[in-house]
Amino acid sequence: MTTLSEAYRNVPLTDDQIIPIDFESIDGVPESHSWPQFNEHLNKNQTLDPKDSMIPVINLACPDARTLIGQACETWGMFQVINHGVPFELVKKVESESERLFALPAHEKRKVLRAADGATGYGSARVSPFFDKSMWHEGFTIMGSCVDDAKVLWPHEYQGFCDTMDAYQHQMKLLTHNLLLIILDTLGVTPEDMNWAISTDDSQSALQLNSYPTCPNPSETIGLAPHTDSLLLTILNQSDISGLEILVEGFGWKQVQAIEGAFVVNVGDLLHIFSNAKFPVLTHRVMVTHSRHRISVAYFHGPPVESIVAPSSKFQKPLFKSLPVKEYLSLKSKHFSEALSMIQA
Ligand SMILES: C=C1C[C@]23C[C@H]1CC[C@H]2[C@@]12CCC[C@@](C)(C(=O)O1)[C@H]2[C@@H]3C(=O)O
Ligand SMILES: O=C(O)CCC(=O)C(=O)O
Ligand SMILES: [Fe+2]
Repeated sequence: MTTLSEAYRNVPLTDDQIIPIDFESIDGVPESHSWPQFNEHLNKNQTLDPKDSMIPVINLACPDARTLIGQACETWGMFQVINHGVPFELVKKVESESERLFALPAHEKRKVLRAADGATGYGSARVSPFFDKSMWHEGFTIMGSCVDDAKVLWPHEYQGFCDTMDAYQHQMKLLTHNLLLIILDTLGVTPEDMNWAISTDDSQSALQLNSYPTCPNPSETIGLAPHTDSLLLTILNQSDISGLEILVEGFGWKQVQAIEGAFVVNVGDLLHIFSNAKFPVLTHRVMVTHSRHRISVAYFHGPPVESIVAPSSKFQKPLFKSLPVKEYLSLKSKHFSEALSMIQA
């Protein structure tokens, strides 16, 4: 069985695309991290907003949650959930363990650097090669168990980190399944399609810990450059510090308000394809701040990488060609935002 990390093996990166700068050791924003002035800044004029002023915040315990989730997927491709059943203490524990990791000195973190052709470990975001400038960001990617890396970082105190990440991945898997059941049910797909998206044995997932250190001049740089997520569904904990922005057509960049304890859920490329573009896939980015070190935790869920992705058979006129998931991921790692248009039917 091919795993998600093998699917990412085909496009090796160079050191400067993988190794984050040592944020502890610098005073200003170096040339490498100074982005040309963006022409599209955050749109502060909320009244010009063509759509409702906020990404919907949905109470999962409410009877109308199903309808609201269906509407949010069609309108935005994104919503926030509260009352989702994931224990708040676990969420806080994941945040504090992540802080513990990123607080390590740079030379320690580099001991678990992601390999040039690898998917897991410490490093810059995978989107780095597509931009001339570097991001104000460092990440740690986990696929399954993280015990090998954790043992290198903390030979004696790795257990707490691993137990927390394992428990969190388990909770994320349950929540993803619940949400996908609802989302696919609103689409009205076949049981086979359900199985493909939610298959319990060989579905693939990744946990991404993101760190955005405080920045001396935040308007000059960017935390995470504009991108769409590649897999089916992403569940993000952005803690209580805002920074995530979405690109709204005809409006500009719009902040996704941080709500402590809530998760931001968004459609990825594969769900966009499967829904035959009925669900949009949102381009998003992350901005950094002067005063607060921001940590976010994203869980990505995908189908088996050997399986085929295509618009659901319920659509008479498929807008996309069908292809193996791993081929789509490979196209994405080579052509980035062009990948979706390359598979148009
Ligand atoms: C399972 C995944 C999903 C990945 C790649 C791989 C592991 C890490 C994920 C992220 C996390 C950061 C943003 C992103 C865009 C990136 O650069 O790495 C994501 C990417 C994707 O959704 O494409
Ligand atoms: O940090 C955030 O709020 C978003 C992170 C993100 O977009 C990602 O990990 O794909
Ligand atoms: Fe993302």
